[in-house]
Amino acid sequence: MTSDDMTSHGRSGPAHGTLGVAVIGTGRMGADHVRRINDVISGARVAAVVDIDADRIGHLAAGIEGCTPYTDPTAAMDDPGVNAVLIASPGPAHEAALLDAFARDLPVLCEKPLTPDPASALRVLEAEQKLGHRRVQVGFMRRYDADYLTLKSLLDKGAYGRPLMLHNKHRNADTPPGFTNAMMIHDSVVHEIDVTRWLLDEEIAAVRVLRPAPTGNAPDGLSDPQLILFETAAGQVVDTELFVNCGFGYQVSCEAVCESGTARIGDDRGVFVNTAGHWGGSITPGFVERFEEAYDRQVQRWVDATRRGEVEGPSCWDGYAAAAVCEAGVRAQATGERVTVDLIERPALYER
Ligand SMILES: NC(=O)c1ccc[n+]([C@@H]2O[C@H](COP(=O)([O-])OP(=O)(O)OC[C@H]3O[C@@H](n4cnc5c(N)ncnc54)[C@H](O)[C@@H]3O)[C@@H](O)[C@H]2O)c1
Ligand SMILES: O[C@H]1[C@H](O)[C@@H](O)[C@H](O)[C@@H](O)[C@H]1O
Repeated sequence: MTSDDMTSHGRSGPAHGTLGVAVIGTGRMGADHVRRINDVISGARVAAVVDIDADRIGHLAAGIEGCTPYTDPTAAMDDPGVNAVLIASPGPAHEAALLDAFARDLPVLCEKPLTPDPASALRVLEAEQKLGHRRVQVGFMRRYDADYLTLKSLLDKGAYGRPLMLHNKHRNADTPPGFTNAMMIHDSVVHEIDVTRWLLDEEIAAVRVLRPAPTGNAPDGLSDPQLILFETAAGQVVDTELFVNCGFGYQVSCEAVCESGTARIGDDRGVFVNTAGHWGGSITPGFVERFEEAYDRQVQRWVDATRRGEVEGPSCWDGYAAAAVCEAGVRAQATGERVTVDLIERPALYER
């Protein structure tokens, strides 16, 4: 984790007391974060749950002592028991929630994406700069996964020399209804965009997308699998096989090819077994299971940093850069061309 910033606290919320968190959006991820804050991590409690779907929050809040349900995010942020916000609503709702949190100077953990496009991400970046200090940790949870952390530390130490290439695999068993080609970039490849920038400590300068003949298991119109190629500003090349209807489970791996060695994570997790007629390990069914510990660590680190009056982890800059690469990726996907990524100059608040 890099770039820790000392910050002030907006609501007299004492940096060292228990954090009262408003969880905004209580669908798949939000409900899981509510459980996590309640049952798994320390130093925080769920003070409010917010959803435009009143049925979800009534039920959730009833099971948590001292938790108030709201359908309006700003009403929850004005609750005196709330001094931090976890945003897990859909991406298009993030900008409004972030700006409302900034208006109250509340610390935020915002699920990826920061916002769905670079223009809205820039508005968030500008608003945070006006505060004069960082307020947001973006939910790129792979940065908290034990395997990715080990790989990062090896690359930072230069254990195998300079990294030249990354080979990524990202496979989901299937896709929810309505999953589109653009979502393959915005929802799925966004994780490889973030780990590429983080592991290599370089911006992504250009994107290309190859679309092989699709699997018969993909819904009509979805080009699945796809091969996505990034070029970094330093000339490294990164490939990602994205296969979101692979049918057999959830698999994420990353191999770094360096000048004097390679390092690969993600092929095996858990116990690796040899027995009669069988060799191998198990495959997790989905991202919730594969990254469970990473989600726990991500939220615990956010709570701990916030209670210290600090902000750490992926920043609004990382969210903005990811949105810019996604935009280029969607154009590359549609045109088959090499598309360059447009980034503004990195503002001082987000200096490494
Ligand atoms: N880090 C990861 O691995 C990961 C995985 C899945 C989803 N996500 C992200 O988490 C977020 C939520 O995804 P999800 O899969 O839980 O979605 P979901 O559809 O299951 O849940 C979203 C919830 O937000 C509610 N909602 C919609 N608009 C709202 C608003 N304006 N204010 C408050 N609530 C609102 C919906 O009623 C729903 O209950 C998205 O940003 C998504 O990209 C991250
Ligand atoms: O929204 C989800 C989520 O971000 C997962 O981590 C990713 O593996 C999926 O492909 C994506 O659809």
